[in-house]
Order: sequence, then structure tokens, then C-alpha cells
Amino acid sequence: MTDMRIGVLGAGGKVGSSVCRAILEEPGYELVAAVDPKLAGIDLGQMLGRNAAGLIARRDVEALISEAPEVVIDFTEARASFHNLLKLAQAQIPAVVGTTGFTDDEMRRLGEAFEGVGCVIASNFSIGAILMMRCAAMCAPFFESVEIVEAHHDQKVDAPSGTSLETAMRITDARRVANQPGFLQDRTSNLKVEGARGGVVDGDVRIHSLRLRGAVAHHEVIFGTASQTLTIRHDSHDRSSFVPGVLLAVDRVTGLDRLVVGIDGFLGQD
Ligand SMILES: NC(=O)C1=CN([C@@H]2O[C@H](COP(=O)(O)OP(=O)(O)OC[C@H]3O[C@@H](n4cnc5c(N)ncnc54)[C@H](OP(=O)(O)O)[C@@H]3O)[C@@H](O)[C@H]2O)C=CC1
Ligand SMILES: O=C(O)C1=N[C@H](C(=O)O)C[C@H](O)C1
Repeated sequence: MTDMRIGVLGAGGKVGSSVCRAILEEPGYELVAAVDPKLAGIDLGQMLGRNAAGLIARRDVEALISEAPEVVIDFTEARASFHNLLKLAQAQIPAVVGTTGFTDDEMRRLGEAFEGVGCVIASNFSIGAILMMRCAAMCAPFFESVEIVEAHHDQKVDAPSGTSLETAMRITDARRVANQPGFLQDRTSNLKVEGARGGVVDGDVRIHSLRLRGAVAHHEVIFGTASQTLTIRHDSHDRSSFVPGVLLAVDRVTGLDRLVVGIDGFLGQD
């Protein structure tokens, strides 16, 4: 069997460079195009090691499409990603997307664009974060209060994190399905610092976003009810935590004919 031809958008970024290294090292894949505007024209051997020697970084998605990749992986920034994904869909190239920060309207339009072509968009590819979201949904009907705290490195551009938004959505969905009322509202009436109580999503789940140099990606869901709290916490200590989930999605996406959100369905054990 020939190796699967992979293209990467955001190859010079924190996650994109980890993904490129994995593609270069794992058997069964060939890195045929790597795009990052600031690296255009550079031999990626300098950045990714000798496995990448001779692979020249490309400037844009058009240059990537011209290399005929079988799957494209995208870890960039939401606005750039949205436009690039429309071009990939038009070229009938399946995509695996980790970029966060899409609007609801962009997600809807991507769903339409990928009718007939595989696409996986996941807010978090690490197994621990996926299980954290599942545990949070399982606990949601049993508690009266919940708040989410997420902490990321200080270079992150979107807030709150895509993972915390998806966790909030899964929590409110689980409560609705269990016919439970919304969470208790707090009684803060003297808010002395704007934002001190975080931001409210999906009606009543508060998210607090911390941005700290030295952090990678950390999510904590804290539930409360009379006399007790329950904390579910996940930490990504290194970007390699996302790689196995990305490769799993790459293996599955060519068998899809539409946009799938999340990789839960590929894990089994439902
Ligand atoms: N789903 C998941 O599991 C995960 C998702 N993420 C998400 O992935 C995204 C990237 O994260 P991270 O790697 O930390 O961010 P980085 O800023 O380190 O990487 C993004 C890279 O994309 C480049 N870029 C910008 N525009 C384009 C474009 N049009 N074409 C190609 N490359 C482009 C950037 O270049 P420049 O620096 O010049 O702008 C940068 O090198 C974020 O949205 C983040 O939230 C992150 C971790 C895990
Ligand atoms: O920007 C990051 O780093 C991460 N982004 C994703 C998110 O917004 O949820 C996934 C993970 O938290 C790392």
C-alpha cells in the first residue's frame, strides 16, 4: 500500500509543527505539502529535522492543493481556516481541523460546503479532554451549579477555548435530556470588577479563561450541590497529546462524505 499523502496548514505553528513531525515519523503517511505564510520558501529540514530535508514550505492553500494531498490537516486561525476549508471542499479534498473559534454561521456554511466530502472538526483531539467532556455531561443532571475554568498559554487568540464552549454545550444538552431545570443563578449584585464572574454561555454555564505564560491547555469543570463539589480536570502538558487523535481522524476522514464534529464516534466504547 502506498503512503497517504498529507498536507498541513499552519505547519510552522505550535501544534502544526508537532503534527508535521508525527507525519514524518509515523509509517503510512507522506508529508507532501506544508503551508505557513511566514515560512514560505524555507527548507523545512531546518525546522523539523532531517526527515523533512528538501520539503519547501508553501505560501498558501492553492500551492498545497497543487500537490494533490489526500487529506489536509489544519491548525491555524479561524478566519484563515474558514476560507481555506471552502477551497479544500471545492477541490474535493478531505480535511481534519483542530482550529477553534469558528462562528456558528461559519460552522453551518462548512457543513454545506463539505456535503459529499469528508471533514472532521474537533475542538480537542486529546483523549483525556474528550473523556473530561463525557464525564461532565454524565455529571450534569446531578448538580445545581457548575462553572468551567480553562487555562492556556498567553499566545492563544480565541477565548473562551473551543473545548470549554463544547463542554458547556454538552452539559446543558445533558441536563435538557434529563429534564432537569437550568443551573442555579448566583446572587452577585455588587460586581466590583467587570468580568469577575466570567462569561455566560448556553444560558447558564460560566466560563473563566486564564492566559498564562508556561501553561499549555488545561480545563476544569467544577460542579456543586448541597455540601459538596465535584471537580473534573484535564491537563495537556505537551502538544504531542493531540497527535494520536489527529492521526485517528486522518485515517477515518477519507471514509466520510460530510462534516463530522468531534472524534467521539471514532473511539468506540459509546
Ligand atoms: N483541536 C485541538 O485539539 C487543538 C486545537 N488547537 C487550535 O489550533 C489552532 C492553532 O493553535 P497553535 O498551533 O497553538 O497556534 P499557532 O499560532 O502556534 O499556529 C498557527 C499557525 O498558523 C499559521 N497561519 C496563519 N494563517 C495561516 C494561513 N492562512 N495558512 C497557513 N498557516 C497560517 C500561523 O502563522 P503566523 O504565526 O505567521 O500567524 C501559525 O504559524 C488554534 O485555533 C488552537 O485553538 C490547538 C491545540 C489543540
Ligand atoms: O489553543 C490551544 O492551545 C488549544 N486550543 C483548543 C481549544 O481552544 O479548546 C484545544 C486545546 O485546549 C488547546
